[in-house]
Amino acid sequence: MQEADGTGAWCKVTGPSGAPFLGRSSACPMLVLRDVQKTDLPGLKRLAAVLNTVNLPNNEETLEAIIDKSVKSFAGKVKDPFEREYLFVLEDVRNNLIIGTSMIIAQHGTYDAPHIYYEVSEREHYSASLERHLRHKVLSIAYNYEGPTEIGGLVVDPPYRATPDKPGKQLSFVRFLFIAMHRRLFRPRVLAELLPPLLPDGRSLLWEACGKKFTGLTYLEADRLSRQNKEFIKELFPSSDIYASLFPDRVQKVLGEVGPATRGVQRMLERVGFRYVERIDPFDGGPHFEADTADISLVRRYRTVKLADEDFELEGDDVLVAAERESGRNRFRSVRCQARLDNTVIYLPARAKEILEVKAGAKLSIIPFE
Ligand SMILES: NC(=[NH2+])NCCC[C@H](N)C(=O)O
Repeated sequence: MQEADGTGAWCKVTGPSGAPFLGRSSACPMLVLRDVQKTDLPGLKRLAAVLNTVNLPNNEETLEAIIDKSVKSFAGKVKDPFEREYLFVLEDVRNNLIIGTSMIIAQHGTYDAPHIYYEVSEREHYSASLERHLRHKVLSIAYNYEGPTEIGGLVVDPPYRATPDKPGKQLSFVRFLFIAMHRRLFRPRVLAELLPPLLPDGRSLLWEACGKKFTGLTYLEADRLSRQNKEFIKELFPSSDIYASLFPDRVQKVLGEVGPATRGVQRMLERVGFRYVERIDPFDGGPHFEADTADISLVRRYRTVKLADEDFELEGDDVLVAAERESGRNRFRSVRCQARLDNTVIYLPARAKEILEVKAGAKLSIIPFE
């Protein structure tokens, strides 16, 4: 699962015709973040047909399986919390269009399906007789069987990208809000696998130089296959260290590099506390960013509050607010809006309360949206 598909979830689209004008978005919200439901299949198919990414493949059975797993996860019907996978959707409440998704995988890396990566290290060689001192980058394949929580699957419908509502940021932040609300269900580390620069036709320079030679597969085939099957990686990839110095310069350059469409994601993650951990994707060289869950700024700033009776329709604090339900098809709803906070009491615009479907006295969860 990689974050931002190079489809530019965060890239600036300067007013394409048909881009929805969302106006003073946070004062009068129109978007709801919620758990995916079975009835969202057509909406997700529409989005997948536009984007057809690996995160959201344009394939009915795969989408059904992703939805099913998520519905069971939100409902607590997957017994082991670390086997849960949550899919959030962002819906435009004016026309019920699903305009984006994001995911949390409670644990990436299990006994059945380890998390696989290249550890990047430096090795020095020195010859006294030649007075030659060389430093090499070395890639060592490594496996994690009790891996971190992973965030990924961020996609946004192109006409909505870079609009004032900041749908990409909402979809990204909602995961930290949910993790903060349910710390025991998640691991003490969070991982984001970022996409590296790829060739215009979608191939990977590292894959062409390395993975392809050991598997006989194309990058796309291997990438798709690896969602279900990790065995082939373990069996076919060289188990010994690889000196990156053997690769052409242009291949060495992409190791640990972030692709142009993913730089916005990288900056956002760094702002909330993520760092590059000297680990890269064994297929394409995309860097792994991680943070201690407890240290993520949004998790630290998470609070629970009680909803006040009076409406609040002024400029206040920009927040992401969530409400949860114990039963039913829809367990989680969240909205970005302007709010006034008074200790443990929150005042919300009438529209936000409608979208959240909550009444005065409700217990709500918040993180800042800044
Ligand atoms: N781009 C890829 N599909 N890389 C291979 C899989 C790597 C990933 N960390 C995993 O263990 O599942």
